[in-house]
Amino acid sequence: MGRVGVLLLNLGGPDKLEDVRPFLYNLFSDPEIIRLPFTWLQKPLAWWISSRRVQKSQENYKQIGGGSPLRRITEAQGEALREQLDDLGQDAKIYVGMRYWHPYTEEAIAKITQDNIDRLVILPLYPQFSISTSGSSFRLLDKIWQENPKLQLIDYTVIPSWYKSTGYLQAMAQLIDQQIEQCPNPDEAQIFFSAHGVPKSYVEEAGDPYQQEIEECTHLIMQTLNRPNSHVLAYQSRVGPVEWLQPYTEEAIPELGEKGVKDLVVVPISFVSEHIETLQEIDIEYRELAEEAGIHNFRRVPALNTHPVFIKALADLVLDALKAPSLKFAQATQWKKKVRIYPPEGWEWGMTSSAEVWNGRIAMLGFIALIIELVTGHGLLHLVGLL
Ligand SMILES: C=CC1=C(C)c2cc3[nH]c(cc4nc(cc5[nH]c(cc1n2)c(C)c5CCC(=O)O)C(CCC(=O)O)=C4C)c(C)c3C=C
Ligand SMILES: [Fe+2]
Ligand SMILES: [Fe+2]
Repeated sequence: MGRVGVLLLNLGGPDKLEDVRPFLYNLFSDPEIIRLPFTWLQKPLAWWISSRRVQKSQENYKQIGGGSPLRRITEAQGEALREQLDDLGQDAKIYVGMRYWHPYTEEAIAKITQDNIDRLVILPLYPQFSISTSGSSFRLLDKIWQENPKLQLIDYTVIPSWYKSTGYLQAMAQLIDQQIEQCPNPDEAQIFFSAHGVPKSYVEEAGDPYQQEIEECTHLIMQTLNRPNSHVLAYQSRVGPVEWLQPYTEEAIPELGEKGVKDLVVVPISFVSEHIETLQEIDIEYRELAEEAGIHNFRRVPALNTHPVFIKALADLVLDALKAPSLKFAQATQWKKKVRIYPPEGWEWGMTSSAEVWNGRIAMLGFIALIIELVTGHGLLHLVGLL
């Protein structure tokens, strides 16, 4: 089989407070995070939004010790996976490639070429697929591959999403069960799945399968858990003015309080490591909201991190991928999307959906330009000149 490598993909997070602004700039420079009609607008807008957001974001990172734990946890997951594969008789080198912070995807690829890897399994640490997460990393990798003939010699395969993995479902069920058992009346505890949100247009216009995969995932976890508790699903961490997937977590929690719920078990569902949105948003902000609404027993299910059942599940995914026919980047993304091409490629005249999308974008652009001018005292063109 030759030398085997596993590339773990993740989002990345600022290691310290000074990193927050450039991290946010990288994030908002990604066209899979903010979709714009004109590519030239991407970087000035990323600069503007990251400058506006940096203070609030830094305040949040201060509350969790001044930086994201994501690098440390992802590296620990990588080491645990290497040991597990070794126990199962598979020698493999593990690489971590983050999308918006160190170690960047490009750094991981440089190591992979140095190590002369022959077979590579690309495993995103997101159980469900979204255009904004795994999709964005696949698109970047596709570009890196096309630019480097040496990479084209590597026999690689992609795992687009894996929320159906039995070991993953079992590990989630175990962690949820432990929290439920600590409630005064375990069967009365309300289970609350909180997924990271995405703009509604991702699902409805761009064909992102994310919402459907999240919903299916919660059903599978409930089946595996096999308890009578009732459960709800809501979406957290909305950013910006557009509509995101609903219901919003910050609205759903007080509603449950009004209905008399006293014991709430919150399950973060879209991410397998502790990060700012579990440690700050859920543990601090949402806990406060719950208490104000009379929910005094607020429990948060810990992230999987290096849970042994979860690490075994990752190892099984890798072994299965090595046996199966390989899946390429373009196949992985096309196959996932519900076929619609976005942005609409050709211009169609008349009151078509394409025209509506473009009219909306042009109106948004005018609006953004106006705001930029009001806030900075300079026009957009001046801002472009700044970069
Ligand atoms: C599956 C998980 C995630 C999805 C889907 C996702 C989409 C998404 N995110 C933003 C904007 C921000 N995300 C930020 C941090 C962040 N996002 C995820 C995961 C998903 N994002 C994680 C794990 C993290 C935290 C990393 C860490 O440091 O621990 C941030 C920065 C933090 C902040 O300022 O609040 C922003 C901004 C958008 C716009 C989006 C979909 C389009
Ligand atoms: Fe995010
Ligand atoms: Fe957030």
